[in-house]
Amino acid sequence: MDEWDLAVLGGGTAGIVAAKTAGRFGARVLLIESARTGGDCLWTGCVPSKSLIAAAHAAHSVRSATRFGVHVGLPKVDDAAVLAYVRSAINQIEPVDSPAAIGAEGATVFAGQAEFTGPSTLRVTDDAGARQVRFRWAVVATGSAPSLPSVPGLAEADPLTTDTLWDLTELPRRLAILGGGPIGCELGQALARLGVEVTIVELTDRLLGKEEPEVSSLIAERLRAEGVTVLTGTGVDHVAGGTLHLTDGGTIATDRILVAAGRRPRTTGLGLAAAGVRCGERGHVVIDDRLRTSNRRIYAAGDVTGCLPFTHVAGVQGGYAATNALLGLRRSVDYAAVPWVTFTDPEVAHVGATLAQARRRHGTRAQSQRLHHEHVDRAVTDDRTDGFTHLVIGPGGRLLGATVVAPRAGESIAELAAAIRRGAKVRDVAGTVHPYPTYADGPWHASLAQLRADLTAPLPARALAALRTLRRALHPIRGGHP
Ligand SMILES: Cc1cc2nc3c(=O)[nH]c(=O)nc-3n(C[C@H](O)[C@H](O)[C@H](O)COP(=O)(O)OP(=O)(O)OC[C@H]3O[C@@H](n4cnc5c(N)ncnc54)[C@H](O)[C@@H]3O)c2cc1C
Ligand SMILES: NC(=O)c1ccc[n+]([C@@H]2O[C@H](COP(=O)([O-])OP(=O)(O)OC[C@H]3O[C@@H](n4cnc5c(N)ncnc54)[C@H](O)[C@@H]3O)[C@@H](O)[C@H]2O)c1
Repeated sequence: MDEWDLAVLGGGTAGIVAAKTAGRFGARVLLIESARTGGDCLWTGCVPSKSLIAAAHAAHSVRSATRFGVHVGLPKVDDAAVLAYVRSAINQIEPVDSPAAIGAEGATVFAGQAEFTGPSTLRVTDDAGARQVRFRWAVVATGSAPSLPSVPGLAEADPLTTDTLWDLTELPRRLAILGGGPIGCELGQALARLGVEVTIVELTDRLLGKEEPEVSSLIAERLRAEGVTVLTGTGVDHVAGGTLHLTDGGTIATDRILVAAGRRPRTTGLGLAAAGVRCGERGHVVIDDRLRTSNRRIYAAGDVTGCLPFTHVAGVQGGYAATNALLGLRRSVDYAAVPWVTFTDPEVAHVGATLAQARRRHGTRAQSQRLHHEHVDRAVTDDRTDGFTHLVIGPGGRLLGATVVAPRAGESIAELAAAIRRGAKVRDVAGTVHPYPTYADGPWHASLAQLRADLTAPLPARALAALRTLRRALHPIRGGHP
């Protein structure tokens, strides 16, 4: 039986970072991947979706150039070329996640399906058969898969998911998207810009339900302005003959359906019970703050843990799981300072607490400062004043959370994440000189607005008045008339 210091199940972001980290420590590391190393982010998630968004942005820029006085014809979208561009972006990044790149860091890659057979043993099955593996520690990093709602007729309608969308060679004329979360909004807007007639059906009463409420209305408005039909507060009762029959009685005739209604952790067939690894009620692997499962030799990282399902979180968790296991450290992820970005246009970037969450914890001592981007000069010069910055501020002026909605908001949010991570106050952001003219002026000016608001509170206002009087008395205007 093969013996390894660390066995990593799954070669997505979490698994690759875990394996490379452990390999660099000189450990004997085995990574087992059943499909292709790179996982969702590379093949079916971030990389293809952001490349499609880039192509859609080009089409949209051409279509909206007239407002700058630049007149061009209507864009002609070549579906096959757009999808080829998406694949070329994947191909460009793929070598970094390849078995060769993982091997170069000192880890061994097996192609096959991994399954625990006991608390410290695994079976790896491939076309050639099965082999047994014994490990000192393991990391479960098997990710998540799209979940299909149990709607009568949906499965028979051959719906697309983000696993299959990228295999298309041409885009459908009409597309109904189930779900108005990040996937539904990002892809809905991108595909509409590329000429697809898109309808988004969202079960709850707003899009992007995890964001501040004003984000949902702004994005819905923006999508509608670009021709997307946005239906909220309704679900699909059944699907028949290419038509979605909605729970509110409406119908949508469509050529294809894209299901973007959430994801479920990939845990079936992993033998978790045999390994003594407990799963929670949402089907995710339960971990403690050190990323250990109920079997203390087995760690978990990435989407399978049910924590924030983002690539950057998967990577950090993978690295921490490997170091905690091999070096006996107690590193834990600071989830309160994890930013995320929904790559709609404008982008929606968020970090930390929403106002509602902060109010639950601090009552009325939590407040917010909102700055509309009509006061951000870069937004004016770009004709993009539709965004805003929203800061959530706790007792003592501590920054607890932020939402930035703007082009490139994903770049602006990193500064605020760093501020929250080190427990900074709004005055620290205000006291940092920001370059002009950039979208970073949004968070900066919102912080300055908060400082100005603080100065009008009774105590500082009285202190300011007293200081003003004292300074005038100490420095009288000398001399007579000029
Ligand atoms: C359309 C879309 C867009 C996204 N955009 C973004 C974005 O812009 N930014 C962002 O941060 N996140 C984004 N995400 C989320 C991001 O893709 C995931 O959070 C991330 O890929 C999770 O990585 P992971 O390593 O946990 O899992 P995965 O990448 O899913 O990797 C798990 C791997 O395990 C393998 N596996 C499963 N079972 C076994 C087994 N039994 N044996 C061996 N191998 C197995 C799988 O084949 C897979 O390769 C997006 C997701 C989607 C779907
Ligand atoms: N930019 C990014 O970082 C990015 C982009 C895309 C996806 N992701 C990640 O991938 C994960 C999956 O994304 P997602 O958008 O599928 O999931 P999600 O869970 O965030 O959103 C799914 C939406 O579908 C709705 N829904 C559920 N069942 C429905 C039904 N039967 N009919 C209509 N609506 C229904 C839900 O109310 C919810 O609003 C997310 O958790 C996200 O973090 C991240």
